[in-house]
Amino acid sequence: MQTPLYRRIALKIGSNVLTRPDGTLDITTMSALVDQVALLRKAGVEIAMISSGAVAAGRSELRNMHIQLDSVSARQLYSSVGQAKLINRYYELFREHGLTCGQVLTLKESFATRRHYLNQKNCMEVMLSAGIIPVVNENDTVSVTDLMFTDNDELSGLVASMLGMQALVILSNVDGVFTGNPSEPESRLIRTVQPGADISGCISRSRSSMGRGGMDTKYRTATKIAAEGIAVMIASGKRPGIVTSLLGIGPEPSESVPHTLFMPGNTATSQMKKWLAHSEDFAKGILHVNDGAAQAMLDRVGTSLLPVGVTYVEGNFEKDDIVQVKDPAGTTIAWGRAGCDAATAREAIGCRDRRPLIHADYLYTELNT
Ligand SMILES: Nc1ncnc2c1ncn2[C@@H]1O[C@H](COP(=O)(O)OP(=O)(O)O)[C@@H](O)[C@H]1O
Ligand SMILES: N[C@@H](CCC(=O)OP(=O)(O)O)C(=O)O
Repeated sequence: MQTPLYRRIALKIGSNVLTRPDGTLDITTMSALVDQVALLRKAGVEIAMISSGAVAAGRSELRNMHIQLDSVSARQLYSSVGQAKLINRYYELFREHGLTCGQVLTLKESFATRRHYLNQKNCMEVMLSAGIIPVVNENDTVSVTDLMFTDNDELSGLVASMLGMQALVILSNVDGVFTGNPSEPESRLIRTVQPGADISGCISRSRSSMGRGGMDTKYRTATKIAAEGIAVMIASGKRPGIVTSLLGIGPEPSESVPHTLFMPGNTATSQMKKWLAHSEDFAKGILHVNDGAAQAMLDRVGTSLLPVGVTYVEGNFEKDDIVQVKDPAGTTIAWGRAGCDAATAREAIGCRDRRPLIHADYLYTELNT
């Protein structure tokens, strides 16, 4: 057997991959993907799956039920039924290969504090080391506030980063990122994206009938995760043998299957910085800084934010909460874990010889990517 290109991967499967045009669950594709995951497992690859499809599966299951629901209630109802259907099917399909999968339903809040984050990481690490395949999804039944994941592309990036994966494979209904809307004949597939390259101009707001975030969230996730040193591939989940081929043990050589590869940057990011990289949304306060402090943080990795450079403290945060750092123009230039609570920070504004408000080890800026 060939040697897989990666030993530890996250695999995200979009709703469109798992549904047929009429909205019903595409068991043939599901089964083909499980077959490939089983082959990879047998080749020694550790895999965590992030699978969408609960809402779509529930909607088709309940299509004959005629009750009026608002969009939030409908999502809750459909996902409650659809997730059960989805995980049952995965369970049975993996069983045919002598493999076991387990369900992990999560919320964005479960990534908010370091304690919750480590708790979740531990859960999935335990599953992986026991040979169980985690099948992760957002807990759509209760995730209804503005603290929802943008979509499962964002969640897949968090999982890949949290588990220190070597690669993240995002399966959609398109072959990757195109130079324009893929339905336009002149659009071409972009094969490779170098670290730091900006191809955002290629991405339109269009998305498929079942998808939530479109290519935009895949692109944002891919660039951020690749910058952390993880290879990201976007490809079509409907192509036979796609996952095994991408990993170098399939019917086609990896480089000849259509996909977009986001080359990994070679930054060695610490586990703490990986968590911080994805925690901006959880900020409980803002530290406004002067030009000198802003410049120092943007010029050099390893700079702590000292009270002397802070001009104003917003919010009511506790020690260890996430806080944003804004320059005099109001632009967020960094964020990190506060070294003290808001009252202590206010009292220290402008002072010299005081402890950092954010220590360098807990401060995240673009320089870390
Ligand atoms: N430049 C682009 N390249 C590829 N797809 C694009 C591009 N711009 C927009 N898209 C849209 O993104 C869709 C895929 O995202 P999405 O609908 O969220 O699917 P999924 O369910 O797989 O997450 C494609 O079907 C396509 O309509
Ligand atoms: N948690 C939702 C998935 C929402 C979502 O992100 O969908 P997609 O854009 O198809 O990956 C579900 O299982 O239906």
